[in-house]
Amino acid sequence: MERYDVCIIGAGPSGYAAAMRALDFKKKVVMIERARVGGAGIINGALSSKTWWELSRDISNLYKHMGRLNMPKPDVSFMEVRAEVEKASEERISLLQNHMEAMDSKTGGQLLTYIEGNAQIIGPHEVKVTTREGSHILNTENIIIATGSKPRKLPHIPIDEKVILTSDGIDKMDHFPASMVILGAGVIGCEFATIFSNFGKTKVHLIDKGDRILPFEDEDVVNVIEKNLESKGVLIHRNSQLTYMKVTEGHVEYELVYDDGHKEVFHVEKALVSVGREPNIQNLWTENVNIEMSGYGYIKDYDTQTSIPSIYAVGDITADIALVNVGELEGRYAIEKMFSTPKRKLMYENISTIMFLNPEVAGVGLNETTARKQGLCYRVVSLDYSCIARATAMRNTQGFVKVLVTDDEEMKILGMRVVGQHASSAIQAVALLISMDKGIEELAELIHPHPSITEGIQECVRMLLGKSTLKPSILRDHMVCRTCKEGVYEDLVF
Ligand SMILES: Cc1cc2nc3c(=O)[nH]c(=O)nc-3n(C[C@H](O)[C@H](O)[C@H](O)COP(=O)(O)OP(=O)(O)OC[C@H]3O[C@@H](n4cnc5c(N)ncnc54)[C@H](O)[C@@H]3O)c2cc1C
Ligand SMILES: NC(=O)c1ccc[n+]([C@@H]2O[C@H](COP(=O)([O-])OP(=O)(O)OC[C@H]3O[C@@H](n4cnc5c(N)ncnc54)[C@H](O)[C@@H]3O)[C@@H](O)[C@H]2O)c1
Repeated sequence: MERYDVCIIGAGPSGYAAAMRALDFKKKVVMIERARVGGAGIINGALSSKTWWELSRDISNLYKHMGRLNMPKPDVSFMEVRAEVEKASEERISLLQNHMEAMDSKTGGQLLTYIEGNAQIIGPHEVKVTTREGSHILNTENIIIATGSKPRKLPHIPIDEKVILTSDGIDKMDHFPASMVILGAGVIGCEFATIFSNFGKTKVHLIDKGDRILPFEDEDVVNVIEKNLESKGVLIHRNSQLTYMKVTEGHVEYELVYDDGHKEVFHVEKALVSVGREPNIQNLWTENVNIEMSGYGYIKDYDTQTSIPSIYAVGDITADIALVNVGELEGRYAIEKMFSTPKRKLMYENISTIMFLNPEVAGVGLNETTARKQGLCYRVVSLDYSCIARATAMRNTQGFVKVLVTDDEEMKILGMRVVGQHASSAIQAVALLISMDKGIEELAELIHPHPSITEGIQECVRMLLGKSTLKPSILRDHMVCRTCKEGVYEDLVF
């Protein structure tokens, strides 16, 4: 029987990154995937939803310009947009597949085996693979579980992926619904609320069990996003709880009970349930394999290793951050741990994220909500986009840059949020400083291109050092520089 150095289960971003890193070590790799290469990194996930977002933003901007010119708005067909989304996904899948095949031939057909099939771990070094042709057992030194996650369902909501959908059902729709309720106003819920409201054909309702949308984000961030969603006609249900949601005569009926006790019934064409994700672990291993689980049903990971030393777990399947970049980082790290010694331990403090909303929200490290929850004292500076030349040039000054640092002489960066157009372009310099455990001096002295949004970050850190060009004591409505101790703010004015 052929023996592999590593068997990777799942070819999403985490599994794929792990496989390619293993080839760097000239190891014999088998990767098993039951659906398509790329996983939720492409289909029903990151790439497809970002393509929807980009296209919806183009259309929204086009409508805005046509409106300004008093010209009629062109009609947009759902099926045309969907075809473009599918094209984007297929392009990415082809790239990964062709790359994989080329790597296979480059390594003499000896190192990389890709199998389309379902995998089940039957022992610390054995995996059963079931393909269309039947089942066989693989022998392997190590195993990496990279099987990802799927939408979480709620027991009392009858999801049929036709009328009541999860994010897996969006790409199967065939028209823009006239109305849609989104249950769960987290990242996925708010991204789709943005997408559908951008196209302007769907009346969107948004509900969360928390008392606002994006309950994990700072209030100033949420205020901008809520304002823009509402300006596009989104109905945000506040101070209410969902009592039921059901399908009646092909449409969705749901009831809310408000804090003051009164109830209201709503009727919409479709519903999207986006209340988090859960791990793909069903039948993934047999009873004799005792992999430890965390309280939430995710695999408990010990620095990417499970409780069984030859079995590793990476990506969405573990109980940390569910992002493409994190999955890739963990996949690569697990391989380095297997076949060498990683240069340094995994760190999550400098993970950058973008939420694709209106406008985009880029983040790295802590926000104020988390810093306060952790009982930290910090300094916080923020600068309105109206003070950044690039934003003025873009003719869109909605947004701000906000930087959090430790409340001491060193002022190490704890985190940052940028809300506004091109927000994502500003995040990397700060992510690097966090990972290098550096203070803000370096950022204050770097020469940034002009005009750029990054200059806003520079002005923020200069504000902390008391040497900004624009002074917060003058531009009080546009600049904030203060400390937060036990939830109490105090202005640092100069
Ligand atoms: C709507 C949506 C939008 C998102 N947007 C972003 C974004 O903008 N940015 C971002 O960073 N992240 C985003 N994410 C999250 C991102 O998609 C995931 O974090 C990422 O795909 C996780 O990668 P993974 O490899 O761990 O798992 P997955 O991508 O889920 O891949 C796992 C693979 O394993 C396969 N598999 C499962 N079980 C078996 C088995 N028994 N045998 C064989 N194969 C198996 C599956 O078929 C799948 O292909 C989004 C997610 C969703 C749902
Ligand atoms: N741009 C990005 O990077 C991006 C985009 C999409 C998804 N993702 C990843 O996918 C993950 C999953 O996204 P998600 O939006 O499903 O999860 P989420 O955790 O972001 O949001 C889930 C929301 O549902 C709410 N909720 C939970 N139970 C509820 C209930 N019973 N009734 C009403 N509301 C309820 C929660 O309060 C929360 O706001 C994210 O955490 C993120 O890691 C990332």
